[in-house]
Amino acid sequence: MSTIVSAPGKVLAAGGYLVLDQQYPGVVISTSSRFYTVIQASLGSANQIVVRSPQFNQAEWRYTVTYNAAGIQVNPQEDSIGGKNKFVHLALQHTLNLVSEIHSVARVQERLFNGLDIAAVGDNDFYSQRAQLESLGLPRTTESLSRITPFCHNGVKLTDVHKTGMGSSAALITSLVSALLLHFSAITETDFANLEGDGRRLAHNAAQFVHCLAQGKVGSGFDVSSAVFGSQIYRRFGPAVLDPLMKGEFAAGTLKSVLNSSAWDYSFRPIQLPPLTRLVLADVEAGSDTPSLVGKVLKWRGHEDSCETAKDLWTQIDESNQSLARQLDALSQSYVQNKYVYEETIRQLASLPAQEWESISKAFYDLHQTTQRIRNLMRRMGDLAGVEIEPEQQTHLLDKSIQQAGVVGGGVPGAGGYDAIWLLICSPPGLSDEQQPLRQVESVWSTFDESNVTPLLAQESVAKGARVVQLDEIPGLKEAIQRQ
Ligand SMILES: Nc1ncnc2c1ncn2[C@@H]1O[C@H](COP(=O)(O)OP(=O)(O)OP(=O)(O)O)[C@@H](O)[C@H]1O
Ligand SMILES: C[C@@](O)(CCOP(=O)(O)O)CC(=O)O
Repeated sequence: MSTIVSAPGKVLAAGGYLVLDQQYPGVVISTSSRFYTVIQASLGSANQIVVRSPQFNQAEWRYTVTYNAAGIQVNPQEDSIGGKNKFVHLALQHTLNLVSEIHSVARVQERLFNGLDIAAVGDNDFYSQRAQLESLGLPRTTESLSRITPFCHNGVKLTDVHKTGMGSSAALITSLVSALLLHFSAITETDFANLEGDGRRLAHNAAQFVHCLAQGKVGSGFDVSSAVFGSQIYRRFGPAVLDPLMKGEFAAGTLKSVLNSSAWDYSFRPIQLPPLTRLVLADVEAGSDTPSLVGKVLKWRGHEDSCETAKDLWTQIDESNQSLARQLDALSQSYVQNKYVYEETIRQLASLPAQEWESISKAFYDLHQTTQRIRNLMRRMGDLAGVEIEPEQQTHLLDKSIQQAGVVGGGVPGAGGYDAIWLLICSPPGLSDEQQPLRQVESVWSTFDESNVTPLLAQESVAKGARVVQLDEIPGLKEAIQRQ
């Protein structure tokens, strides 16, 4: 019997920094690029778990499971060629204990009778494909990216890979924890498939906990929430719910009671991008250290000299973020009300830059203005806090991109910095490939001379968050997990 769960990556389009505070929601889009965990019964030894990541060199982690009065211990084997993997180790340790608290230790022992083989792979978008495109002599376009083998081997060790900021660890932990809960029948597939199901909530709470523990801190959790529930308006949970577990209190029954507790007060409201538009992401060749950006912004916000200004600015940013959410909803509704008119409008917008849209569609023009206002306010916050939230080079790239016909707006995702940009562009049916706004955007990116910009393939995920899949459903997955 095998169990496969996929979980999407994320783009925090609005709400970076603010979403760390429960007062402010964030707008998060989950992506079509996903992480997959494939659990298969192995023919190995009892209580042995092998986790493999066939996209990397030396990426195999072996664990032995033992049982004692304190619960289940998942012990990394010294001979693991992958060295340490805290994220994977903690996911196994705590999910197996959660299963034993829900069922029994015997349930875990029984299902580990022949050991387990677990493969974890992520869509190519999670890792920069720039080097791969260069070695294949291909231009940096989405068309070229679609020619790269799915789940391709990155040619390096996991520790040396260049990530794209799409939330690989949150998607991995969500898919791994959910797959384990399902494989050990701690939750049912039907309940997991239901967005409001208790099983899906338990998977979320458990993945949040493991991710926080592995990261050594309780962050906002928007990445895990969108990996579980899909695109949404996210409001974080109060971190106190995790206090006992973060302090290492694992007395019998604690995991189950904390992770099932009604004290989890996060909220998510599913959203979607307007029909016939598409999300486009670019991987920019330069990096930023998110924790250090966050540290500086929070210091500025807390400082007595700047806290009043910060409060005013955050109120303004929040108002704009909430307008963005309302405008997205309204556009989806207007599509439902009159598909024909909506489609015609998108076709017209696709041939003009957004500054010229007001007379054609006030709703799309307002959406454009809102995204620009959010950028301005975030830039102002960066200036005041002394943090490069939208560095000048990114401003140039975004301005050039947003001036193109058919581009609604965009920004720097999440904490911002040099890593990436996102855009929302019109994508009307019936236009030739050459006429699509995406082509023009790609051409701007390929000639941009201040940084090396590579598109990603990801669009918005149509499936809502984590889901169970079958091996044959996903092109290239079977081949990837069989790779040695
Ligand atoms: N394919 C994989 N196989 C096994 N473990 C992985 C894999 N990808 C990520 N991990 C785990 O996640 C950790 C990376 O977490 P980190 O928090 O640095 O990434 P991230 O911030 O989510 O990255 P990004 O948002 O840029 O994708 C790795 O050290 C490893 O433990
Ligand atoms: C700055 C912050 O609000 C967002 C970070 O997002 P990203 O990892 O840059 O996509 C931090 C957080 O929410 O955990």
